[in-house]
Amino acid sequence: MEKAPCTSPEDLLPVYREKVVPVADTITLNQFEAELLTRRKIHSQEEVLEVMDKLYSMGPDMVVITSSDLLSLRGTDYLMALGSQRTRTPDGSTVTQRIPREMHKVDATFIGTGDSFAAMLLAWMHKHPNNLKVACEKTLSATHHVLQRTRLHNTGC
Ligand SMILES: Nc1ncnc2c1ncn2[C@@H]1O[C@H](COP(=O)(O)OP(=O)(O)O)[C@@H](O)[C@H]1O
Ligand SMILES: Cc1ncc(COP(=O)(O)O)c(C=O)c1O
Repeated sequence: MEKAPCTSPEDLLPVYREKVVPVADTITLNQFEAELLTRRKIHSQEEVLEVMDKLYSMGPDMVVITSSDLLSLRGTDYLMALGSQRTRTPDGSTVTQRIPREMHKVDATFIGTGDSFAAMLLAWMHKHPNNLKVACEKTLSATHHVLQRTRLHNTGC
């Protein structure tokens, strides 16, 4: 999970908030990025849902928090990802599907996992256009295999 300092200049934040997010159908971001965009800190599972609601109010219909280290009920060896999709019913109300998944932390630091996650999610959403659950699960599984193999390649264990 990316932490400060940001890889993007902070003065681009208003551009993301005001120009980019409102025209996005889907956003994938980690906990830190979600906090920056919404100007809210996440300390609990309730707060992550509030932040996701705020992100929905900014425009997208699909929000995927790629990782959070606070929220796993299984302890500090786990990361949580949370896929979520909002659909409008014919009567005008909204229904939100949430897909929380926990994954075992791989003991290494990786760069580019967020980008590769987003690319794989796009590919799996194309294959499973009506099934975010399957798309998220396949993305997480493939990501985990890539990271384990990367670690094995670099450390031999
Ligand atoms: N140390 C790790 N152990 C296990 N999975 C990881 C680890 N780092 C990243 N991932 C996986 O990569 C995905 C994207 O990584 P994340 O850290 O959220 O993105 P970013 O690179 O944008 O900070 C996560 O959903 C998770 O599946
Ligand atoms: C300078 C820099 N570092 C790291 C990354 C990778 O980011 P992430 O780990 O969030 O995929 C990027 C992605 O474009 C980058 O430009």
